[in-house]
Amino acid sequence: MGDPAKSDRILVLNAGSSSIKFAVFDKDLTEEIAGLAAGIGGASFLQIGGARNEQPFIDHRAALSAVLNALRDHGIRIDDLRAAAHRVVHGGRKLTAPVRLTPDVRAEIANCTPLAPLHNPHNLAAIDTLAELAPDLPQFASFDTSFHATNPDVATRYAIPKMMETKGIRRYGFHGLSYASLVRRLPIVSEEKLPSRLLAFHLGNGASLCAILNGQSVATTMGYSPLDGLTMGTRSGGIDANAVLRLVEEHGLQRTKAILNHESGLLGLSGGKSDMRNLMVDPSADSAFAIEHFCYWSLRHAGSLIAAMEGLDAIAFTGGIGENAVGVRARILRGLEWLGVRMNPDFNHRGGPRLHADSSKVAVWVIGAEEERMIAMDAAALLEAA
Ligand SMILES: Nc1ncnc2c1ncn2[C@@H]1O[C@H](COP(=O)(O)OP(=O)(O)O)[C@@H](O)[C@H]1O
Ligand SMILES: CC(=O)OP(=O)(O)O
Ligand SMILES: [Mg+2]
Repeated sequence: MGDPAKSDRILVLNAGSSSIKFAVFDKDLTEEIAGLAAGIGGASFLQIGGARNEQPFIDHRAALSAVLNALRDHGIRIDDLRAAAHRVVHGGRKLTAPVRLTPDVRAEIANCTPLAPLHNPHNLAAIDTLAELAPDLPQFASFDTSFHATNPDVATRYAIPKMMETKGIRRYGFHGLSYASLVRRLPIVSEEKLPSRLLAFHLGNGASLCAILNGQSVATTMGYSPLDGLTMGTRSGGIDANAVLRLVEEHGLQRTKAILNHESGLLGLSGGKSDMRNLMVDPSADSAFAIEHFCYWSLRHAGSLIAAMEGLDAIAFTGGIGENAVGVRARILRGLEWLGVRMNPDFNHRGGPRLHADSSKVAVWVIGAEEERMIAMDAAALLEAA
């Protein structure tokens, strides 16, 4: 394979709460190189093309600069790129499809920052840094919220006065790029047509479920922000609004934000561990309880989404936990046996992609999340249409 024409490369940046995942795609959308800067603000490291180096990144800007340097060391310069494309977590009501970044689009993403405080500021930092370094580089954004634009009003409205809806207080849903990539990949991996009623488990540091009916999202567990729904790494998941008001009264707004976004979830329950890998090898009763809480609430929400689809044909796991945590998958699938779900334990230990036993009434799959490829495909389609 020759060197790709320099103007055909697309750099994808997926800035999360504590990591920046990146990938470079050539004109055929073949991935040339990928990696991540993770643990930003803590025990951070940079991984690129299989090599991993511990490096202290105090913030996302420092991490992004290291990513760009590492790419340059691999022969990929910003000047070589045809475009850069970003995952933006919250697009609000206005940004529901992939777009080319303009000052107006940037301003709208900034407007959505209060709705996704752990994510949108980092997405904007990556966009701004590249704009400073390469002002003429076309940049694109794909939104985690877009996939859920098909949810019916009854699923997205909170039962609060109408004027609140006009202010944007409604459910949006997230992890849409992961779910869109799942819908694309499942038929390829399973060699079967997409199941009609598919329950998707995106279990990562942030975690959500999505009810996918005939390829479209009809319900999801996250709401106004990525805080709602399942128990997560550091986020509480669903919590009574009056409990939140009480926390604000006692601790003030800023502390409450920090408690619910950064100090809750698995971290809060276990007393210090947000990472499923670490929890699974920890013998303490608190860590075991945190894992059980995660699985139990995944199951409670699964019941709600199965009701929204009026049944279940298939399940798919994705995300760092969904793709790797054998015990978590086994516990969740055991909790769905009443629906005729039967897992083959050997398949589960091998990590799939197929997990279901021949006797299962419901197909079960593990599908790697390919958010970066989805973002590259979106940008390539916009470039093509231009
Ligand atoms: N081999 C593994 N076994 C269990 N959990 C794992 C494994 N690999 C990754 N994880 C868990 O996946 C989570 C991170 O998922 P990921 O999807 O990468 O997160 P993010 O939301 O940051 O994109 C962490 O809780 C991590 O411990
Ligand atoms: C939306 C969200 O929760 O994203 P992540 O899982 O990357 O934190
Ligand atoms: Mg993620």
